[in-house]
Amino acid sequence: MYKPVSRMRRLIPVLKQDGVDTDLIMLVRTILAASKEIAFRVSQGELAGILGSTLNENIQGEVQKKLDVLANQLIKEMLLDDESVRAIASEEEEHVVAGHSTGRYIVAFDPLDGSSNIDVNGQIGTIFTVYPAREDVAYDSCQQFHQPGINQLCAGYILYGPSSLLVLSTGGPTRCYTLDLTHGGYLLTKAQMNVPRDSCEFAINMANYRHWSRVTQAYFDQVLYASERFRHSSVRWNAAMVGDVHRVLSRGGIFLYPEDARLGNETGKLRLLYEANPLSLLIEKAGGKATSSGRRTLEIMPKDLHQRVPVVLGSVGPVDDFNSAVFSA
Ligand SMILES: O=P(O)(O)OC[C@H]1O[C@](O)(COP(=O)(O)O)[C@@H](O)[C@@H]1O
Ligand SMILES: [Mg+2]
Ligand SMILES: [Mg+2]
Repeated sequence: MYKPVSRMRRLIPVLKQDGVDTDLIMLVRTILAASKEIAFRVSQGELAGILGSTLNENIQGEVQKKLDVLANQLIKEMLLDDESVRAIASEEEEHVVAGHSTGRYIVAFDPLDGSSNIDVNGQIGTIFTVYPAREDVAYDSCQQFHQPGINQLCAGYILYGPSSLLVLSTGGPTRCYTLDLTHGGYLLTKAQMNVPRDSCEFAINMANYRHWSRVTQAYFDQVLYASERFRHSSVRWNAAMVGDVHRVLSRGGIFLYPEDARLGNETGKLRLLYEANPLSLLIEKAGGKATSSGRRTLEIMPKDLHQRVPVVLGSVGPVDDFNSAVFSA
């Protein structure tokens, strides 16, 4: 049944009711203000001149898309105007960006996740996370970010799809909001996302099979040819972690990006700070499981701003299954 948008709950009152600190609410608002501008430009596509690549490479050695650069600039500049922000880390910035020395929070983000989908009108998103600033290290030092994921005060993503969605946890349940284009705000559309305990859908880039370790290959040989759980399975791969994780949050399944033998991927492809950790928090707060090399991702102590880790997350059943097959082999 259609419910008028004027009757739906807006984000800020929900955060207030959840007891979220006012400064943190304002910070989330800042990130979301940037996201609305990105969402608008994404919806305009070619008309907004956002398609295509720049001539630059980021610190990861990846060619930056125009939208990577634009989204990074928008979010960074808006965050730097916020006095509660002490330091920023971004996929598109080699070093920590200094904010306000007395700010209470540090923010890490992937301005545009799924960049290879931009030019094909596929799923893309923005991932962000907020930690408390550390008092024991310099305000603009990368050590600000040497904190395990369990310290996150808030984590979320915006998925720029047919509708733009915000999925957010401020330490409580993982909630989903939809961007209302009539009034321009995020409205609560799912008060609590729940990852089913079991599912036979899996998301992995199977083209990397030849680069995986023997145990990972053996696990997938069994998934494809012998497993009862996966007898009627489907494989799904969006090439955007936000899109894949959103599907897992919505209807269960397992998402995997293991380490492989390719240069640069020896410890995984996905970045701990601004990809694995925020999405792991959202998965856990929705009753799922998020692991890296068989251990809880949120307990890893980061050593580097752009550290890469293997990622296995989703429904508890298949995540446990993978880890016991691969790590007790
Ligand atoms: O092209 P591949 O190797 O399948 O990798 C896809 C993965 O790379 C990523 O796109 C990396 O994100 P960026 O677009 O932010 O670099 C993930 O979102 C996704 O899961
Ligand atoms: Mg990414
Ligand atoms: Mg990115």
